[in-house]
Amino acid sequence: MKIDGTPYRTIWQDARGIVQVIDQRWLPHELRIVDLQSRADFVVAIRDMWVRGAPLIGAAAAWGVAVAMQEDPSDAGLTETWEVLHETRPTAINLRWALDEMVRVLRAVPPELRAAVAAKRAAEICDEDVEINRQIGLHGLEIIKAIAAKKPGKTVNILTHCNAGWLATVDWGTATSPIYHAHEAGIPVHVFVDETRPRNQGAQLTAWEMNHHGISHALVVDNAGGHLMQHGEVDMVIVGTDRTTARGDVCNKIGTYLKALAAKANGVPFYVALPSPTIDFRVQDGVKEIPIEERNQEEVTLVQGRGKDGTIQLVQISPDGTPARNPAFDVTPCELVTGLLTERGLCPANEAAMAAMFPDLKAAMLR
Ligand SMILES: CSC[C@@H](O)[C@@H](O)C(=O)COP(=O)(O)O
Repeated sequence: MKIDGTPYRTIWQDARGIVQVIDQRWLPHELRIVDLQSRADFVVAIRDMWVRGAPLIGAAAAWGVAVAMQEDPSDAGLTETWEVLHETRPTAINLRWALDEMVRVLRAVPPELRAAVAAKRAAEICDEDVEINRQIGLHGLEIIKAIAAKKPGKTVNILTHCNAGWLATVDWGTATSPIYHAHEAGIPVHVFVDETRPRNQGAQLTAWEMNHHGISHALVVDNAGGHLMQHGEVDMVIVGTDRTTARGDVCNKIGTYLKALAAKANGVPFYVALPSPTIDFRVQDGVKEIPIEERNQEEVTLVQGRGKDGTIQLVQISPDGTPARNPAFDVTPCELVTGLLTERGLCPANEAAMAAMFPDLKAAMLR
């Protein structure tokens, strides 16, 4: 997408061949671009959320393997790289998907060719992600068009949680792709952006994206969604996912489940934008089986923002000594999901429909 007229992706190889990313820790206040030049750089960037969002975590991991192959292309180096990168974040399955894919491709070539082959495959994974998200957007556009047709001349109001925008992917975003497509098709859309405590990905990233793309939006506190839905102010919810199980349970940023409950109670359709690398056919019951990342307490007790003097600051919002819990994701059971927006089309959130839409992926994953 564009930033002030210039097209960007979230991760790319520059003219020197060095991988660069937008360091998202400083948005919306500063756009910082950094080089990632070693495997250790990638570990830090993923673990400490310089880059985040399930598809981008996968893309970054793929590039991390490529850079690691310049350091040590041996079989042992490849295995160790898989392990070291896999430990960075436990919930988003795209990480494992990308690492498995890189290992599959690289095992088939001799060590001296691995760096070049890995760079090529990492670049392809990025391009594939862009195309997947574009397709999700086109399928989602049809749903937005159908809602718009029922309220001629009126705005379609969409609520989203966290950042499942282009910053969470290589480009387009998953949940935002239908929104960008609708905006470009001239359909009036308005986006309620959940702030998404504790790290405020909505307030800091989704709002920044909407601002830069000129899309009508309003930032709302995480607790506002139910109220807005009760008052008929939300036509649909679209969120992303970090892992979706074989039966369609959706694991996404903490707070997603509450939005799904509110949507169900108020008859608001709840869609999940699902790129196929985010499906984990090995898992059925998301609540019982998906590991939920528990992050640092300080993400809850400290809030980052820009002070009046223009500097980026962390301020403490709780008493000294108050402990915090910080589960970063929750699981929305498939019964609460109206539909899964995939690159192959709209898929009901149940096991038979997912198996029918992705038989090849299911077979490959369970092999
Ligand atoms: C297209 S991204 C889908 C999800 O990855 C997104 O909604 C989300 O939960 C991101 O969490 P984060 O902790 O910021 O990596």
